[in-house]
Amino acid sequence: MGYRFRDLTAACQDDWRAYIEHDFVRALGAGTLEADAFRHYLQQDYLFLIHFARAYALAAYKSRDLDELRQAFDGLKTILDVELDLHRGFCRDWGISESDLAALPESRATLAYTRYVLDAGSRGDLLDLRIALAPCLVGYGEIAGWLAAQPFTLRGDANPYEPWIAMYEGDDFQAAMRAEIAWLDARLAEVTPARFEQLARLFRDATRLEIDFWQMGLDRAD
Ligand SMILES: Cc1ncc(C[n+]2csc(CCO)c2C)c(N)n1
Repeated sequence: MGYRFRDLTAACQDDWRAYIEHDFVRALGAGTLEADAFRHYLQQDYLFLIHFARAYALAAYKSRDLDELRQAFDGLKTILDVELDLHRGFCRDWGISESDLAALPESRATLAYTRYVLDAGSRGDLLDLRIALAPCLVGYGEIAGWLAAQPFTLRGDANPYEPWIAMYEGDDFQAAMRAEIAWLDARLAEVTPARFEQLARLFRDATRLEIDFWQMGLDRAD
């Protein structure tokens, strides 16, 4: 007992590192990611974000007090106003039109990940849902920090993916990530070993689905 968030990453260390240090991430940092791979990722991420916005709406429904309700609302609002804004900027720069986005077929990796998280949340309680959402929120924050510390990462205008790194490295995003870890730490402190095992499985599955999402981008998989 007395678990913390870091026990979740420790419980799936290999998968967690494979997600954070994925080849897609490395190429993004080095500025060498092929435009087609990024375009495919970007298009699927648009569909992903719509379903993740629904997952935050589900988190609102599963909330038991005003703080939790507000946190869910903030997550939903961040997706709609911040994440999708970054997205729109990239879509403009990479030549993806609104009508391209409207006509997109959903890839298997997008389907699997988003519906997995929604199912975890429908079946379980708010802790299940927020654990299933954690690889997304905490992972992208950790990826930005990891990239910033790598010698191969190219910073500034020379890297077309600089805005991507800068957004997740930024104070607002890092603060949201820390707040989520603090909430998870407080909740995990109270769970039994059997419950922790359940939650660790959810966390590991969502981490594996994040790995598949990167790989889908590299492979342009449908
Ligand atoms: C596959 C995939 N995983 C994570 C994110 C990042 N992200 C999406 S929603 C959200 C929480 C609210 O900001 C975060 C961090 C992404 N864009 N695409």
